[in-house]
Amino acid sequence: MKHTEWIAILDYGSQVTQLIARRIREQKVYCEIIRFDTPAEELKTRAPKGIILSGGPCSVPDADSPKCDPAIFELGIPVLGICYGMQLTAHTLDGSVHPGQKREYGKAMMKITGDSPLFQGLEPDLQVWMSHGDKVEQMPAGFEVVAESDNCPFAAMQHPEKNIFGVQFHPEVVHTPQGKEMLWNFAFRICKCAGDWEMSKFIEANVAAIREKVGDDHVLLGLSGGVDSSVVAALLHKAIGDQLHCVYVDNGLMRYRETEEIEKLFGDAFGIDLHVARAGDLFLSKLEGVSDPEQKRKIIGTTFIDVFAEKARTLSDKVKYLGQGTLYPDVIESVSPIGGPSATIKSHHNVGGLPDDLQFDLIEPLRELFKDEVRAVGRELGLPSYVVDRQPFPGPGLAVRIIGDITPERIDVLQQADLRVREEIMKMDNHLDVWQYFAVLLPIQSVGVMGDDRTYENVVAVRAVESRDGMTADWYKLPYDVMDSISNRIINEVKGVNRVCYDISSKPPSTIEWE
Ligand SMILES: Nc1ncnc2c1ncn2[C@@H]1O[C@H](COP(=O)(O)OP(=O)(O)OP(=O)(O)O)[C@@H](O)[C@H]1O
Ligand SMILES: O=c1[nH]c(=O)c2[nH+]cn([C@@H]3O[C@H](COP(=O)(O)O)[C@@H](O)[C@H]3O)c2[nH]1
Ligand SMILES: NC(=O)CC[C@H](N)C(=O)O
Ligand SMILES: [Mg+2]
Repeated sequence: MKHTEWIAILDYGSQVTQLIARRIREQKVYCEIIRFDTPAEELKTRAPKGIILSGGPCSVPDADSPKCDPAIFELGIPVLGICYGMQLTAHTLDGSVHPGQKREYGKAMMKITGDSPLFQGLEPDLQVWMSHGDKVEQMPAGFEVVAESDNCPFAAMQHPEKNIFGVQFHPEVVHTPQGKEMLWNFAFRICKCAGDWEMSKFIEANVAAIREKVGDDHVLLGLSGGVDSSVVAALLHKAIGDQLHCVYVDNGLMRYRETEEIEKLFGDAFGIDLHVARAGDLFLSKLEGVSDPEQKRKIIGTTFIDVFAEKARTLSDKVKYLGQGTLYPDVIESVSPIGGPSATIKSHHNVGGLPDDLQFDLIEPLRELFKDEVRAVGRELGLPSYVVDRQPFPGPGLAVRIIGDITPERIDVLQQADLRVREEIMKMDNHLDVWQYFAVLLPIQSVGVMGDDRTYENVVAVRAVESRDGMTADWYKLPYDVMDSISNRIINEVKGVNRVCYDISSKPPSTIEWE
């Protein structure tokens, strides 16, 4: 898709680079995270209105630390360096950076000491968030200092004529309360953006692009009923109408009565061509005796593709494309090459799990968006709240919530427990504040007493988290009365469970799903 106005974010590997993108996009300015060594020539051709250099874990004075093309400072495009980005600016333009002796990590008070468009409209004393060990020791020629903190004489610097700025702190994190205003100042006052990145434009432009790409061919879309694939379905339906075939796979690992709900919701309401592939037996037979989480995920990933391929054969010989709900966080993980490829925590079935000889071309219209932007597109397309605001549900389904072996009996116990968790939390007025909530079936049994008898039965863990995009999460502080009714209902109503625990771990270091 073509964007008339955008800001380039060169990624030096910071954990919070994505937040820079989010903060800029929240101001209705499109931006992209691109490689740290993107050549100035390429930037010149793509003509961003501004360039941001992100933070990063490396030390600029090290010979093998990631560097930018020095010519980016000569393009006449405004540049903002953040932390490592500021140090890199100083280093590249013949200032100097001192490798750290004292780490500065956390909140700091900063004083604005100079006149800068970056800080226009802000109070002179403000709180910022620092996370660095290295320091700019000498600014390059033509630069002036515009802010200082106790620990950091050059907390912010600028070259007013060349429109080059550097900040040692991180304006993109919430712990810099006025960081948003600073990024606004950069995008609007300095880069002169208009701020016209809107979801309606995204839809318009994508509908046209999809029509052109697909032509007379057909598309098969895996529709899970989750937010991402539902939004892709609505978008593709708008673009290509009956050339779209949606396939929902009942893999036997869905939530209680999910298949009936999806049939009802998507079969009638949106007029799309929906096919249900009942493949529960196939999935369960392949998973028999498998308890390793990664093995489960891989088996499920390939079985999904087998089912899609089989279905495509029966649908139309014109099916050339496989539609996917891939989002921006999936894509950028492969952008940052610093420190080599990142560790595989979990194989997501729709990303790493595709076979090399896939017989379809992919169509992924959401690959530029974050989850909350996807929800906004869904609303704009007229999808109702009960679709757009659904909690995410992983493709491998209950398989990654049954720890250990998967059997039909254990699926049944978990479905019943999970239903009660969902019903009780949905009764809360503010249940949309809880990002995701579910039950997990543990592979252990515990002793209980019911009536006057001894029981020796399953343990269920309840997981509820708040999050914005699933990349980090905090355990949700559910009210005690809600916990109480969840526990009472599960123990009284679900046969085979005599103990309920609440998961109080955050991500990181834990993850949201247990496997
Ligand atoms: N049961 C299923 N049947 C068909 N396709 C599926 C199924 N489960 C997952 N998929 C496919 O895998 C993709 C990724 O799954 P994922 O769970 O990330 O997205 P989603 O289900 O669309 O949205 P959400 O993250 O909100 O659950 C989906 O967009 C969909 O194309
Ligand atoms: O479509 C998916 N396929 C998968 O294989 C998968 N694994 C985890 N998830 C969802 O991703 C978010 C982050 O999960 P984790 O903290 O467990 O990695 C949470 O929202 C998880 O539910 C998946 N979604
Ligand atoms: N957060 C950062 O960008 C840190 C930059 C550099 N690694 C330092 O320690 O100073
Ligand atoms: Mg899903």
